[in-house]
Amino acid sequence: MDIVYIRDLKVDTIIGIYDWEREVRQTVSLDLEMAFNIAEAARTDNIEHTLNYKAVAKRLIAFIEGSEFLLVETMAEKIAAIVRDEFEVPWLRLRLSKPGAVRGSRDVGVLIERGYLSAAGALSAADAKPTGAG
Ligand SMILES: Nc1nc2c(c(=O)[nH]1)N=C([C@H](O)[C@@H](O)CO)CN2
Repeated sequence: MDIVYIRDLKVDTIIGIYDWEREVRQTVSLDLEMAFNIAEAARTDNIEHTLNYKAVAKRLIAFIEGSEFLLVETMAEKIAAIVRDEFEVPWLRLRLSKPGAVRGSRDVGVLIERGYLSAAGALSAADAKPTGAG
């Protein structure tokens, strides 16, 4: 399985359950690993044949800057849905962190994995979508 990744993408946003957190923008940090078969891009040396990490980052920055979630859980699920649906990523792992949110810790947050992989690695997004129960 190949991975295209973005590490420590910092974005300022409104997030949190406390009154003060509804008024002050805080920084969240994303570590994102996206399954994607890089063979064709490596063969052709063509950006059109790969998952453009800059395009993903720009989309997520715009989304997060405009959001006002209470929980990191909600933000993480929305980010995962954007990446899977808009960029045809069949599987991803996302760590969403709030640096400094809890005194004594470096950061807190959630780590989620979403999507499906075949035994051979990354499927196409169309192949990866389940069609029914089971
Ligand atoms: N599991 C979670 N726990 C907490 C969250 C959260 O989003 N998910 N949020 C907070 C507060 O907003 C906190 O980040 C402020 O320090 C507390 N626990």
